[in-house]
Amino acid sequence: MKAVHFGAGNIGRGFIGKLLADAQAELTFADVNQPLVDQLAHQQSYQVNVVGKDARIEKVSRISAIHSASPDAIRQIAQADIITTAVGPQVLEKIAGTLAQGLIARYQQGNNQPLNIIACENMVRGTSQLKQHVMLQVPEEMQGWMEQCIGFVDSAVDRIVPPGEAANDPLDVTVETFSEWIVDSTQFKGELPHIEGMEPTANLMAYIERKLFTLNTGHAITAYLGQLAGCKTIRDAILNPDIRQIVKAAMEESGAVLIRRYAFDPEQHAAYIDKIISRFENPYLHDDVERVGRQPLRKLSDGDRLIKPLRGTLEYGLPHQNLLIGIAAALSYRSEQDPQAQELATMLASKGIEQTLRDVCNLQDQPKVVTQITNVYNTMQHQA
Ligand SMILES: NC(=O)c1ccc[n+]([C@@H]2O[C@H](COP(=O)([O-])OP(=O)(O)OC[C@H]3O[C@@H](n4cnc5c(N)ncnc54)[C@H](O)[C@@H]3O)[C@@H](O)[C@H]2O)c1
Ligand SMILES: O=P(O)(O)OC[C@@H](O)[C@@H](O)[C@H](O)[C@H](O)CO
Repeated sequence: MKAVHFGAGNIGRGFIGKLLADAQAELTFADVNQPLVDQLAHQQSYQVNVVGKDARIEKVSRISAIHSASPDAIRQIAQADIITTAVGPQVLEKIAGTLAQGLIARYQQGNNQPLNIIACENMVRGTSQLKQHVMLQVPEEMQGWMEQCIGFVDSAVDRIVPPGEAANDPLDVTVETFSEWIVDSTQFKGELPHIEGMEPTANLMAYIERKLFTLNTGHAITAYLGQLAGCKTIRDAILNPDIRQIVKAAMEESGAVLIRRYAFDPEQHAAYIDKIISRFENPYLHDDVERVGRQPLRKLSDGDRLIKPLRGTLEYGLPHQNLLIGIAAALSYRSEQDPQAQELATMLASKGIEQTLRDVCNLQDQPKVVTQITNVYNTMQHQA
């Protein structure tokens, strides 16, 4: 099996690339970070340090790496059996051009072998969005062939992988024991590839929303409240009893929506939340609130982890006080390193909180909620 993985970052090396390598795939990482590409291509291996219960060091070897915008990338796409990505939601559009060129080359070579493309990003149906970007860049005559040979497979991916400690080999990654990669079995072309750790389901939406609107909702709120409380890491933040209470309650609020929407068992869902909180507490992971809070405009957008669960509570008439606190905390997030945090601060200064909420979170139709979040936000600013 020939595999190309776009994005040799934390989750790329620490999870998806690792599973592909374990499945004996001929694995090529494609990335824009040239020093990273050079080191991977030179070393052809790296270590995954699994920390916590069942701690172990696992080696990934016999891998190669190329620049993702190079002619090599196009050649590899033309020959691949599986392509995965972990580049960040906003980058999918950027790699669509290279993917389209690779698919055009594949078509011209008469390669009719099935190829499955799986975006492993924290977003709802990211691969379907990638497909739309790619489809815009392939000629009309290829569309029937694409439908027959190219699978665009949505997925949900879960493993906490913070950036490695500076003292280590920069290629090494530190990961938690827990991992989950769920793919939509209905979208594959050809036979489902056997990759240990990749779980097919015909009910993907339930899993995507369960993960994004529980783990990522709670994670983001932990980060944003953590920053307000002066905490550097997610562990420090979740060990603060006030933050922990709000985070857990916010996950329960979004959980009530998920239980209603997907008929999850309430007891199992409560256990899922408790397990997630224990993962945030992991003493072996150093996860900065700035990594988890990164790109607040994305996290405050209407389809993402804060507003979509809030919308669910409004739809079903369920409580949402703690989600509102989380949203107000997200609006309070500041980071000099993060262009989206800078843009958010500029918007708040120029438009004010209410207009920012309407524009960023698309809450024009919810004046009462806008007022409630505004009140919480203003109180937070006075306390800070
Ligand atoms: N780290 C985690 O805990 C985790 C867990 C689950 C899902 N995710 C998701 O995985 C994705 C990546 O997250 P990450 O934490 O690994 O980020 P990261 O920044 O560590 O890795 C992203 C990689 O993509 C590369 N990249 C950027 N533009 C590119 C391009 N045009 N072509 C190829 N490569 C490009 C970057 O150079 C970087 O190496 C995000 O969508 C994130 O939400 C992350
Ligand atoms: O990657 P983001 O920016 O969407 O979210 C930050 C973290 O919540 C996220 O990376 C988690 O660590 C991950 O989703 C765990 O599976």
